Amino acid sequence: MNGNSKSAIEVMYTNLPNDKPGFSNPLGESLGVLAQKMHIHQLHPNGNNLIHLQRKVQVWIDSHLNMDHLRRVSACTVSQSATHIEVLLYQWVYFGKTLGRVAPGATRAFLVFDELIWKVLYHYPSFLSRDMAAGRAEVVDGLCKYLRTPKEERSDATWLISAMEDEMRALGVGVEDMAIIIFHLYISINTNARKTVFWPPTEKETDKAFDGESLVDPFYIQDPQNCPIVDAVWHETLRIAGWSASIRLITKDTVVGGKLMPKGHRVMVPHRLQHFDEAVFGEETHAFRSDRWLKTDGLGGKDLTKSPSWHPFGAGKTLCSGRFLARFSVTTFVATLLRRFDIEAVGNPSFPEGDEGRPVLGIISIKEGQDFNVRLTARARP
Ligand code: HEM
Repeated sequence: MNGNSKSAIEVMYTNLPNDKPGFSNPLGESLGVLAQKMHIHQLHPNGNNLIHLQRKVQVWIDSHLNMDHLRRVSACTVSQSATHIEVLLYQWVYFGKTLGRVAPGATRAFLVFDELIWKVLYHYPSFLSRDMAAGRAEVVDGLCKYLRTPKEERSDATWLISAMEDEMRALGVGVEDMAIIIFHLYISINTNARKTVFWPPTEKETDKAFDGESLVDPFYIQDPQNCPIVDAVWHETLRIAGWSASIRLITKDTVVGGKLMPKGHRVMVPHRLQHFDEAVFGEETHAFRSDRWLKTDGLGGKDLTKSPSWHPFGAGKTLCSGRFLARFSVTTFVATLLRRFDIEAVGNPSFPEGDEGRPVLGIISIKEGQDFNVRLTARARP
């Protein structure tokens, strides 16, 4: 699945001098190890990089989630009339405008790949995974075109993409290998947040973040004091739809609960199972009940987000560095959508069930064939 050349893997995992130019490297680590720190540098609220990215997300959503734009993007439109539109939505933020220009089919190709990613996890043989491989190849090819475009033409890319590229070029990593490495980063960015965008209306609570149609203060929505229902619905969505797991290498023979876990094997920690523990999360853990997260009327005032059983973004050293951006993007998107449109299901579909049997790397998909169209009608405001 990785697809990188042996030489690229070697160069990515060879320790580098601690005085190398570019991203600081006090411990003299390899670029493969530094990449994790670069993600955190881009995505943690402590620095300035996250806020730049959040602003880009906000501007992207503002300029794309409106009737005029949706009408123009005919490729996403299922049907439209003078008053309504039926659409599919998607976005480019990390790579600036260039990727969409040089590889216009890559978004759809990624969605095909992403729904079939379980074939990778099950090590499906290549003759049974041509559909998945074709989607992957198209995105990697698009990333090659992107990386071959002169850098000055893509100065709107985010810090992380630009810095990773500089570091890899400095080590002599070739374009195809860079594209594959960035593709794996692309999976982390795009697979989960897009599937987290289904949750019930909370429009009243987010009112104060808007001036008319415009979301003027997206950070208002991030604060649970201002928007406790948004906060509760976000957590309940992650609980119900999250299939997070952490994988660890066993470095010495270890006995847990009488079972020997031999050195050299890998162990998977399926956090999802903990999220359905009624002793922690209360009754009916298979039902969507966001009130369990409301500290005032939830489980005896307990803050469930502090529970040791709560790991929607994994844990420890590999804890998801995109968790702040994920919440920001999803809540900004949904709040803007609900502010601007009335949304109606087309026909009388049942609410889709989560496809719990299909392995994913975060948020589960809905069962095949249960997707349905929604009709968006611009809201009339006094
Ligand atoms: C609702 C959305 C998301 C969910 C549920 C999610 C979940 C996860 C999970 C379960 C892991 C593995 C943790 C482990 O191994 O212990 C992970 C890793 C990661 N995620 Fe996310 N993620 C989401 C969104 C994002 C976004 C938007 C980004 C980037 C902008 C991102 C970047 C990453 C990265 C870079 C890693 C690897 C962390 C490391 O090993 O250092 N994620 N994510």
